[in-house]
Amino acid sequence: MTNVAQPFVLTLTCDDRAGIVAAVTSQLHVLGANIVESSQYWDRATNRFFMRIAFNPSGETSADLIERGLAPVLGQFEMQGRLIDCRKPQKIVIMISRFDHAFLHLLYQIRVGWLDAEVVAVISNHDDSRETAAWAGIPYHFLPINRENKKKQEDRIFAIVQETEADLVVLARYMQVFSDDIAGRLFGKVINIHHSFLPSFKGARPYHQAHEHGVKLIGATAHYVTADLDEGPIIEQETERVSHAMSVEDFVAAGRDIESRVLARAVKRHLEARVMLNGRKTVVFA
Ligand SMILES: Nc1nc2c(c(=O)[nH]1)N[C@@H](CN(C=O)c1ccc(C(=O)N[C@@H](CCC(=O)O)C(=O)O)cc1)CN2
Repeated sequence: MTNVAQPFVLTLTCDDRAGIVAAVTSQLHVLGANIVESSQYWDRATNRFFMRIAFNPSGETSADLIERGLAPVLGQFEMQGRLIDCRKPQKIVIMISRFDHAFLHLLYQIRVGWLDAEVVAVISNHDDSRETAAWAGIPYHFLPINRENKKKQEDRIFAIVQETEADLVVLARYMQVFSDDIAGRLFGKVINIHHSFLPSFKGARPYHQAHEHGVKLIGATAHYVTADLDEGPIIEQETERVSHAMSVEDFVAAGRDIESRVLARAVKRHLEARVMLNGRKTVVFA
């Protein structure tokens, strides 16, 4: 299924000044583009300007022609720009450990057409989901990790991402910490679902941590992966009320649905180029 609603998306960021929107939209008009959605945000604290424009090209205008036509405007405002051709599904690699609820939810959302993506590989440090991947017709890479082989296995992960030309890596409850090296090499291309309402309860066993603290809300957070565990720029979050009468197992059960929804929304927004990095934060044009 292709995303015909918004064939091309242009994202821009630069220091704010007058005339940016006029210059960009005028040049797109000159290039024959018909704008279907436009969002912008000025971060007062940093004076950074962010813009997302979705448009239909005229006739057989190529991405190269658009990029060449926009280059003078991007140079004039010293913009960092990115042009995404959304006419074909983007490729994702999904990484999992034992819990597969978020993984299965992604497959379902792709099957029903809500998520416009192609899963080009599943990578896991456990063999539990091999049959699920085979049923879905997706190549499965079983890469168990330990202290001794971590570098070799992470090089294999990186190679799979490169060989499949994946646009995004999704950690769907993948429970191994990425080394600083691969986290840096893939920065901005890896989304993780953490099973807590960050910044509370980073690290392992967040539901146990939350239960120990007697919280009245649990949650899930989708964020970009960085070297600092569960500290990456937040993309999407959701919470749900819990009570004193609930066990940790009740927290885990309630959390499964939240984690699945939050991760799927974050992946969708990333693939539609609605998420822009803003320092340690993000701008999300919902
Ligand atoms: N460099 C990063 N790597 C990973 C991140 C991240 O933000 N930065 N997110 C995690 C996912 N995660 C929580 O969401 C998480 C995964 C693993 C652990 C952890 O302590 N793992 C232990 C081993 C656990 C096991 O194998 O049973 C460990 O690796 O020592 C905490 C949080 C994914 N990676």
